[in-house]
Amino acid sequence: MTEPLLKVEGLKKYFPIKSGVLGRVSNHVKAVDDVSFTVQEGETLGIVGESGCGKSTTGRMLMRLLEPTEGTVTFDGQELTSLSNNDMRKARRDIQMVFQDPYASLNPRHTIEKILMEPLNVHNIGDPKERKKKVHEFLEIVGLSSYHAKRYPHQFSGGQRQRIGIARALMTNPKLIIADEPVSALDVSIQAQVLNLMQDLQKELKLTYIFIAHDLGVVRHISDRVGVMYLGQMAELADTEDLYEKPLHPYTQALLAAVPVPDPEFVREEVVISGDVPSPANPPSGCRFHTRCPFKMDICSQAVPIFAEVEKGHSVACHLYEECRPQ
Ligand SMILES: Nc1ncnc2c1ncn2[C@@H]1O[C@H](COP(=O)(O)OP(=O)(O)OP(=O)(O)O)[C@@H](O)[C@H]1O
Repeated sequence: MTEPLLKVEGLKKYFPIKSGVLGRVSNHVKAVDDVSFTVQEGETLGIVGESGCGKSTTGRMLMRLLEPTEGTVTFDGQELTSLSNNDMRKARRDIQMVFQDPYASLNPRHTIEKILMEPLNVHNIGDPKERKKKVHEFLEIVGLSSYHAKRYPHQFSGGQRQRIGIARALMTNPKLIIADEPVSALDVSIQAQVLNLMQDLQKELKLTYIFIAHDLGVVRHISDRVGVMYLGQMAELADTEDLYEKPLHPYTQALLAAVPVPDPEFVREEVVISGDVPSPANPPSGCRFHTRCPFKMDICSQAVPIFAEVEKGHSVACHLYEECRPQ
């Protein structure tokens, strides 16, 4: 296998919790706690999990919009986590983000032309004439028109605004796009259009995607592989087909119970989980999922399961599969 475009090793983000009049650090929110994965060039990795499991924090750390507490991120052979701020700014030309709420991330006082030109100005790409030409070209690429350039964000629908968000991410010709819930705020009918656009762009522009979502239904068609996060950790990661047809982790099985099955012949054993997600400030001992797991064994509250490959390309952190692991 070729070297991955992105390699994430032991990534952690602990947010301090301050208390008392002196604001002493009394504890930490372990938002991301030892996450590792790779992404091959041209593929889409979906990252899924309930609200608060650390998906966005992971996405932001990849391009150091948030500084990791620990761990390394290597992109295109360069370790981003050891770059100076100046070199990191340059590296961001190749990694861009698309956000959930394009309205919040588009300056309401700027025209679309100005918004789309900004990344070109920041990275000093082209002269003013070339920049303008590129803005018009990318408006067309995302299914809008040149005449939209002089309009303001409020003059567009949600779906159009997300097209603008996507165009802005593409302006610097990045290699990797981190899309954080890019269709969650859109109507279902519009979601499919934006997902199709992203897939077409991926083929045409040879993009690599990390696609973050809270719902396994959304990422299925766009992802080559999917990682499921729970309370700051990766519970399972596999090729999309394997994950949906043969989920191993009880948490993935429970998430899938909520996803409609396209094949009526396919019967999925229903796994129901109870209770709420515990706080990431005080995660449960042993396996973090044991407090909600219907298959809990004694060992689950005592020992942390290793996130290990139990079948080719299929990794899981669960004591149920201890004997499947290579010794
Ligand atoms: N700046 C911060 N300070 C303290 N805690 C934070 C901060 N940012 C995030 N958290 C906490 O870290 C945990 C992970 O948050 P994160 O936003 O990464 O989760 P998520 O899976 O993306 O959820 P959502 O889908 O709701 O955005 C949550 O418990 C959140 O409250």
